[in-house]
Amino acid sequence: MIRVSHLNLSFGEDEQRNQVLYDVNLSVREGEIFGLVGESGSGKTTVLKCLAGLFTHWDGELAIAGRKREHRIDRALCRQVQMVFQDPYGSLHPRHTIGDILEEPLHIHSIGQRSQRVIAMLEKVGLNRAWQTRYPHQLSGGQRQRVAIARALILEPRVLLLDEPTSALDVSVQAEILNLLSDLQQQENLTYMMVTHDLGVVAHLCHRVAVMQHGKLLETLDVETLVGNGAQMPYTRMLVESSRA
Ligand SMILES: Nc1ncnc2c1ncn2[C@@H]1O[C@H](COP(=O)(O)OP(=O)(O)OP(=O)(O)O)[C@@H](O)[C@H]1O
Repeated sequence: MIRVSHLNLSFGEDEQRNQVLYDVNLSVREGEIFGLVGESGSGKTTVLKCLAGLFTHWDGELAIAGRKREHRIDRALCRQVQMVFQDPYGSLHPRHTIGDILEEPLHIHSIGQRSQRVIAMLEKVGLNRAWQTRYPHQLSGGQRQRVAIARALILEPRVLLLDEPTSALDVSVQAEILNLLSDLQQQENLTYMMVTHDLGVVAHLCHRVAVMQHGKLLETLDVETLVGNGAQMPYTRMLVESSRA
């Protein structure tokens, strides 16, 4: 469903040039939940942003649902792949109602029956039609993240790119959002690629995980192998040990 081949990316030019991805290769099957872990700055979010079309100056090959991603905005591909960000406060427009926020992608893609679709989507994420008239600041962090997930799903994508979707939330709310993501994935047979720092989240939700360090992908392994101390790379074993400390 997702194929990343020989992905390289740099920022800046000449002496300012900073290469942040080095020949990243991975593939994610349809219906799989795939985690990306590794230290801060290792390039995890950058991989998601390349797939989401938020960075377009990469080299290599990216394909989603058998379709190559080009170096430009591709509206049809936007419908297939959507991103959910870490901070639901920052990602929702503060002066738009929840109803407007959810209708906007439908407008942009000229999709009809907007009101019914918005209500159905609110219900799918555990809210209801009454939330349409509220503003983001009137919602809790968990409710805002439910709206962000609803906005990502309203175009009925097949792939969700999740960038630390629970790390800005209270611990008690994190499990609710993880359970919601898990239920939605199963109901819709979605494919997820999820960046996280939290190996507990990986163990709870992911099927496979890739470990990144300094812009390189060190290894890809099943979650059972990861939690069962079966990692090949010392860095991965160190990550697992430090998460248990
Ligand atoms: N727009 C940008 N311009 C310049 N450098 C950037 C930009 N975005 C990311 N970088 C750099 O790319 C590198 C990788 O960043 P990235 O956000 O992908 O890391 P990460 O592994 O997701 O880290 P974290 O876990 O802290 O979110 C970092 O060195 C960062 O400074």
